[in-house]
Amino acid sequence: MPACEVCQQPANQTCGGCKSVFYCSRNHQKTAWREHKFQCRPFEIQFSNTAGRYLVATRDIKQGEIILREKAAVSGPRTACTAHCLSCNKKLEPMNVDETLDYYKCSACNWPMCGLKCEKSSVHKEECMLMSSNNYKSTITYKNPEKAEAAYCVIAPLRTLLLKTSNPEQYNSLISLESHVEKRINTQLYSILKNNLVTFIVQVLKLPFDEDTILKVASILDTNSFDVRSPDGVRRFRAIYTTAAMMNHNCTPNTRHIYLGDDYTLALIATVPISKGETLTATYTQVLLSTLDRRKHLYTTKYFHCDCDRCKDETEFDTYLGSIYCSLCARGAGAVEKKPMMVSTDPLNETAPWKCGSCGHCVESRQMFWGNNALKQDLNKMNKKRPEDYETFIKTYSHTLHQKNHLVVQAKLALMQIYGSYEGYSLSELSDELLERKVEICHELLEIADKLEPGWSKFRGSILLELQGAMVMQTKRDFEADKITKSGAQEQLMESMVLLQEAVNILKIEPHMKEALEEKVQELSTLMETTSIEVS
Ligand SMILES: C[S@@+](CC[C@H](N)C(=O)[O-])C[C@H]1O[C@@H](n2cnc3c(N)ncnc32)[C@H](O)[C@@H]1O
Repeated sequence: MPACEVCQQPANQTCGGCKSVFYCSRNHQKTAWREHKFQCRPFEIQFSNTAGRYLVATRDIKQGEIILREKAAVSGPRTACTAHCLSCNKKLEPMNVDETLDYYKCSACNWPMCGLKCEKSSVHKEECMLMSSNNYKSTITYKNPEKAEAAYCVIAPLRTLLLKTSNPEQYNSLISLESHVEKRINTQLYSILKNNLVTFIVQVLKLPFDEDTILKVASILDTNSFDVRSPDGVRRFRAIYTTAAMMNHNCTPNTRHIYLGDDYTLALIATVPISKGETLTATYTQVLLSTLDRRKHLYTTKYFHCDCDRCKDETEFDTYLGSIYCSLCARGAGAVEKKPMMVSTDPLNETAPWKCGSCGHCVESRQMFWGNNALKQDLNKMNKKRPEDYETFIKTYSHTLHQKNHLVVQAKLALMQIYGSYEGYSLSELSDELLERKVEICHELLEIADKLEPGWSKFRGSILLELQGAMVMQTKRDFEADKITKSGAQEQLMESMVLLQEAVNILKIEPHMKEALEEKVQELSTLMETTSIEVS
């Protein structure tokens, strides 16, 4: 029998929060809670030789449950970002200074900032004093709003190094994180960092750190930082959350995270029910990339070869996201959806040839890379406000790219966002055909989300929201045109309500979404009650 945490006597009660500690009585559980509440989490850290430390559930975790809330241990601007405030992380706008456009600058160290309040903030105080006492002044000036400034790469490492004195415990937990410095050191970026970051810390600021430690800290930031953004996209920075950073990657993750409050506390949410003993996973890359692209991205940024179930499956869970039609079989007649696909002969080997499942025709993997890259460039160049360009892309390549190919999915994602939201394409302005197209696209994307980001992922929640909005508009039009009866309309609205309720469950925790979602539910409930079918 396990021992009680308090008195070491035999214990038969467990803590319900983590299921990891035991007590002999309710009284002893209460006594221990004052301390235990800081460690009570439904997971523990385990270790494997191949993947390092990772988080494992110590009890069953419910879908939607918040698994962890954590404040950032360190934060700072992203390497080579556009001008952002060093205090509140806001993207900066220039102002008129002596008849030229420039940013507001900190009066002591000359870094671009929002204004006096940010200049005097505690997060900037120590670095500012250090720079100004060493006569260092930032030389960043406004050139154009999208100019990336390499100088920003020094701030987050500097803040991490300063923790060694101001918060040794925090510094120690940061410095023990995975870095992959031995691999990063030979890259072009790190040869630049060797020159400017190390020179800045050692020679300019005269801090007592050696080159190895400085580059290790930079590597730790590159391996473990979260890309934090405010919901409106105006604030963006990187931050390390030391516990969340222990989460390993999976291309079909079972968690998602959001940032809460002014201090961007990270909240980790279970997107699917997670059983005791299962690994908690996040995605370090984009779920809608194909296996070739995801694995390449993961290796070049995080230095590991992903071998998750999705990566191992040449069909990517039957989505065939990375596949194309076989060019030989495509020549024959037949329904487009039935055409044979090319799949990788060994998905965990990026150089393995791709083969047609029907005729055995093979192509080199580098041809797949080239083809993908050329079409990706086409997609990236497209005007986000011109849906017809995306429709043309889908049609032009419909003999090569099937309906769920990742490039087609990217185009459809753009279309889902344009139809119903963009100027000239609001739901009420859409023609019946475009409204139908939006519903069709939402259904197709939902099918992919169900397989690749199932459960309460933000992706699924957003599609459900878009879909129900379009369906309500369709019902309204059909009813007004006498195409459906009142009870038919009510039935359809009920269907929309089910979708909306699920979207609400998934998205209500997202900052700034709760009220808008409640309004939508209220609107639809009223509509169902009256069935006068009036939608704004
Ligand atoms: C943010 S850290 C995660 C915690 C890390 N395992 C540790 O021990 O500190 C990212 C690193 O973990 C490892 N890692 C994460 N997911 C992995 C996976 N699915 N397979 C192998 N290694 C993985 C890689 O070394 C990666 O660079």
